[in-house]
Amino acid sequence: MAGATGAPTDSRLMILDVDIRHEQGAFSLQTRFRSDGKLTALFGPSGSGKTTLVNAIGGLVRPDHGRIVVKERVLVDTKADVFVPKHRRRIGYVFQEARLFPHLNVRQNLLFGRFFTPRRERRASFDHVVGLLGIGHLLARRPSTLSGGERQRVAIGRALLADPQLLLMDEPLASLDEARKAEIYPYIERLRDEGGVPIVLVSHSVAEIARLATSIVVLSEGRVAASGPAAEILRHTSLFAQTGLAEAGALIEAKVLRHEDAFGLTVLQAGAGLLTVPRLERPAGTRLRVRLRARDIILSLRKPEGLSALNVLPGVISSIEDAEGASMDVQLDCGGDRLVARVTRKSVAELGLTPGLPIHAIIKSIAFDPEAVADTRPGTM
Ligand SMILES: Nc1ncnc2c1ncn2[C@@H]1O[C@H](COP(=O)(O)OP(=O)(O)OP(=O)(O)O)[C@@H](O)[C@H]1O
Repeated sequence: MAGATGAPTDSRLMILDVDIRHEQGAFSLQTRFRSDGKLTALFGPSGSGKTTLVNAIGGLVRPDHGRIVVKERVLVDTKADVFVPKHRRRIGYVFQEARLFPHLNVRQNLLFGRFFTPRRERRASFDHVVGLLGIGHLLARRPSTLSGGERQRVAIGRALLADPQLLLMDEPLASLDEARKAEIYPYIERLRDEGGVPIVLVSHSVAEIARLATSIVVLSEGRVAASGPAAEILRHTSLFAQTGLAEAGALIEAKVLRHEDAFGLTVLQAGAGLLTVPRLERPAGTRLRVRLRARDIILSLRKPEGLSALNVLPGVISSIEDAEGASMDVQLDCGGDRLVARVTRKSVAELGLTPGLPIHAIIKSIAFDPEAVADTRPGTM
């Protein structure tokens, strides 16, 4: 289990170091975590304190006690009486609603973003940001003529052009339907991989954080329930018991090996072995982030035969954890890929499952839905 402090895995620059206490009416926020991730997701049920935490990082909430350090710059230190006001923090905000100026066109809205940044500190190139977000064809339009997804892309562009040290996104996709969300995910992925600005994303959706996050902080009733690399956190399904349990599971990296056109299939190479999925329109060699949900994995003591499932991976049980109710999480090591299967307590007993036991993981190919697969680059998991 990842520790509450989410210790960094290498000497990369620490993006966020938060250790605060704050009372807000009857609610008490007491959070301590560190993250070196390019995209840190703050996840938790409604009322768990995500927005309060984001507001404390952004300077909209002044914590009663503690420290907030962003990229080694101390923004809050109550003991030393440090509180950098929000306009000096160099932090960009993107909210659920785009909040663009209705009387300005897209270009003017974007340029407004850099208005408050001193000229010598302006590094983000207008053309680069416009290209990254795919909004070049919208520059002359007014916000009222844009779709919700386009508006959010402009809002992200405006925030980026202010040259922030950190971009805070508080449920930026919550007001969009699934189709609009799917349209905007690739832009957030590009931003994460090529934008050069670390992102903190508040989200309710496990599918969303599984696709986008490199680090995850799980909040529960104002406390950090767990924090660490996304692939590590998502494997502990009970952390997602209240919301999105069905979506929790393993994240692994795979490469497109070949297409089997006659069957409409694509074969991926993962550390664990070959995975066959419905045809993906990506060229051979493309690296993908693949999500294997814990509920979609069945365990077998012997190599199964005469089975319609295409994906059977050999592995070894690394640990078994209690999960909700009658379930247990069986953590697996399949050729270096860490998988997790959610099985009943009864199956664990009847099959004699125990750490060290060789096992076969049968993956229902349905687990590879298009939303579960996203292009990735080395080092983004
Ligand atoms: N100004 C305030 N005064 C008193 N209590 C507040 C105030 N603002 C928020 N709260 C309470 O603090 C708690 C945390 O709220 P917060 O908005 O941070 O949660 P959240 O995780 O972002 O929730 P959601 O997902 O619903 O947006 C809630 O119980 C909320 O009612």
